Amino acid sequence: MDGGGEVKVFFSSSSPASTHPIPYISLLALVDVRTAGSRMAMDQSFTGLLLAYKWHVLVGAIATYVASICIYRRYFHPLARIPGPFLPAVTKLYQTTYHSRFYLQIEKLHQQYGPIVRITPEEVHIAADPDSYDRIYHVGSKYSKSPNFYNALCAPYSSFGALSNEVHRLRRGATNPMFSRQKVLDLESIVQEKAGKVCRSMQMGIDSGQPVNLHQIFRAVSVDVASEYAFDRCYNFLEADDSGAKFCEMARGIGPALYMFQQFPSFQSLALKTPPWMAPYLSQPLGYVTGLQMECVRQVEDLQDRMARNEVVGRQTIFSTLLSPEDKPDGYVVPTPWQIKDEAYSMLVAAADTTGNAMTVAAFNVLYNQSIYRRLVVELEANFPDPTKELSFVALEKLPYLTGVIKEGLRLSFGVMSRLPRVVPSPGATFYDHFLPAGTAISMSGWMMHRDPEVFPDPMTFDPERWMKGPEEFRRLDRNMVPFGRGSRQCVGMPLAYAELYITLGTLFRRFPRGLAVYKTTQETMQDYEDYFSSYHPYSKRDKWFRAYVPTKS
Ligand code: HEM
Repeated sequence: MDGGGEVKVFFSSSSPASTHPIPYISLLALVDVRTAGSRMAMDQSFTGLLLAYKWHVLVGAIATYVASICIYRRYFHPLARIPGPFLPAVTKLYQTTYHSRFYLQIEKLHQQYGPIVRITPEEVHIAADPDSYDRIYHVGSKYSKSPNFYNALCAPYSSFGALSNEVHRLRRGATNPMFSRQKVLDLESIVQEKAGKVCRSMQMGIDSGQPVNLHQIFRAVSVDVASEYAFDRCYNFLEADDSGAKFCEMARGIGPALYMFQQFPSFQSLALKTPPWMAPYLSQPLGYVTGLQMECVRQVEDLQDRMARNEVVGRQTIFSTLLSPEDKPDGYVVPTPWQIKDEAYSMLVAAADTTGNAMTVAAFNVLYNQSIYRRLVVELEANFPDPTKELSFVALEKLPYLTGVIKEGLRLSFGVMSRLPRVVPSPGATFYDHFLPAGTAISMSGWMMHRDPEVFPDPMTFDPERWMKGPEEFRRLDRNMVPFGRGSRQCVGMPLAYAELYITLGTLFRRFPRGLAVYKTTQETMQDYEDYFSSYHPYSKRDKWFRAYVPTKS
């Protein structure tokens, strides 16, 4: 054979392929027989050939390597028999290309392939099914958080970021008492004060004839409540000119990095090595968050000094709780200020978007559908005749229609948009007749649980009355409700979030019982989400985010 540049692939039976087939096959794919007048000549000129055709060699090697990996993952991998298309079985890039809309694609895959689907080479997703949800996410569950997914969220020293259940138990044991229902009731005045401020902002908007950006104000409530409640240092976004928009931009701004970090973890190590002083030069949101983090570290260091000197440190905060070794589970090690900052920030970011979104979705739908508004006000006026008085959380919780409004707000804001991947523990588990070996990532999502049409007919309709058909029906619907997750890793802030939702929405609609309307926002905008773990409305629709106003009568 002479000339032609034909490339042949040789598979050697005496190769070490049995131990590591793929790279070996790739190397053997490099032999160009064009110049091989004889086997001996070929051997002699092999080095020369490598040099002369180094690009062909490289490209050929890479192509063969990639092809071999794809074949392995699709046909020989332990998850090879899980239903799903070719691409997600062979590469995580499939997920990356859908970016913040992957949750929609996962749903389409379920429609096509059934209740269990392979969504990345290492991960399977289960559709809406409360029994499966309980198997994975229960108290004492052995399913741990998936490292590939949660490491990318950059909060390794927080309860949220703890991968192992044992580490999580120690961290959560330390924070739990701060967030108990009793503690929330003791500190209810914090939430009451912020609800009063929301009403003042609404009144100022009405007086000036300007629509009020309730979307932003609800996020400001969440951050102000969480920061004052947990750190005894209110961030005061409700009084800031931008209502804390800069902070929320930061949280949203780092969202896209999530997918990048999941795909390429080494970028993340690089980003995390950025010295704090350099952050503002690299990006404004990064500089902003680093500034707040450094302030948080200083606050903890200061508290640490005062505790060491036995000085009075004010009321209990998340910082004083974590710094004190008393009343902690066995094995608890007091974290450093730098580690505590992770707990503080995961808490603020977890609180802001989730609670803010639930209030936004609830209030938008109340005002968008004026019959819901009227019905809610009838209930509030009957139970709280004096609108100037505070509406207590315990009394508000008993109102069935308001409860329906809040449940629907939580259902259609989805809690966190994202799936919550866990690692299957040893010795593996079977779901829908498919065995998943230990180490497989398995996930489910609120997006699908909350929209299961068999449980919530016409699922995208905001219908508070579906929650008012008796206790049995309420429990049936509630089994599909997972806005706070479930089990040991369930949201620690749930009692606080409920207090915010009841008090803020109850007070707002009691003080403004008539006349408010939605300004410009459409259902389509409200139902369009981007998944950056929490859910965000797309920037492109920013001018239509939820604002409320009082239309003037012409
Ligand atoms: C409507 C409001 C809220 C919703 C829907 C919500 C949702 C969630 C969900 C789904 C998780 C579990 C995440 C996972 O499994 O990876 C979670 C965890 C967490 N949330 Fe919330 N959250 C809300 C409000 C809050 C508030 C107000 C705080 C604190 C002030 C908070 C702090 C946390 C923390 C610290 C975790 C991690 C818990 C752990 O792993 O031990 N959240 N939240």
